[in-house]
Amino acid sequence: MHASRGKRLRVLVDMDGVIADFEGGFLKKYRAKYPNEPYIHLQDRRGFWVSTQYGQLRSDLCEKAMSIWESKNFFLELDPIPGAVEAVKEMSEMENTDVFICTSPIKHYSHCPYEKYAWIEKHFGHEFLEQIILTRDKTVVSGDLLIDDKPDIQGVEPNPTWEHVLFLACHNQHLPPDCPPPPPPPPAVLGP
Ligand SMILES: O=c1ccn([C@@H]2O[C@H](COP(=O)(O)O)[C@@H](O)[C@H]2O)c(=O)[nH]1
Ligand SMILES: [Mg+2]
Repeated sequence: MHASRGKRLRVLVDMDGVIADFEGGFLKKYRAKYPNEPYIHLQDRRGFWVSTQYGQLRSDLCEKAMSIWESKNFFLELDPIPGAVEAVKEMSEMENTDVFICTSPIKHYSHCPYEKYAWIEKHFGHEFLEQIILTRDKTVVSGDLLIDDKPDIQGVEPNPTWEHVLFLACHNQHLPPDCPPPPPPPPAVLGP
C-alpha cells in the first residue's frame, strides 16, 4: 500500500524486550545481587512493570528491582534477543523502509541514555546511531508501525500515527489478542 503511493514505510522498533533482553538481564543480575531474596521466574511474569510485580511479592522488593536497572552497565550488558539484531538489520535494508530504534530511557539518567547508544553501536555499528529515538512518550513520534512489547502505549497524543505491533514477551504472552491489559488485582487482604 505504502510503496504504491510512493511513500516509504517507517518502522519504529522498541529496544528493551524487543531487541535487548531486559527481563533476562534483570533476573540474572537481581539474583546475583540478592541471592537470598525471592524472585519471579520469567514464566511467572505478569504485567509490563517488573517493579510492580516485585513490589506485590514484598513491598521492599520494588526498590531492590529498580536498583538493578539503575546500576552502571545494566543496559550496556543486556544480551540481544536471539535473532532480533539480524532481523532489524535485514528490515533496515529493505526497499522503501526506514527503521528507527524507539526506546524510553529511565528517569535515573546517570547511565541509561549513554548505554543505550553504546549498545546500539556495539550491535549495529556506528552508522545506526543516526536511527535512535530516545523518548518517554512514543505517541508523539510519527511512524507507520511501532513494534513494542508494552501492551498499552500511552502519551499526550491520543491518535498516534503508528499501528502498534505487540511483540511477544514473558510478561504479555498470556494476554488475549487485541485486548487491553487487565486492570491490576485488588490489594491482598491479609488475615489475622
Ligand atoms: O518495571 C519496570 C520495567 C521497565 N522499566 C523501564 O521502562 C523502560 C521501558 O522502555 P521501552 O522503550 O518501553 O521498552 C526501560 O527503560 C526500562 O528500564 C521500568 O522503569 N520499570
Ligand atoms: Mg520494551
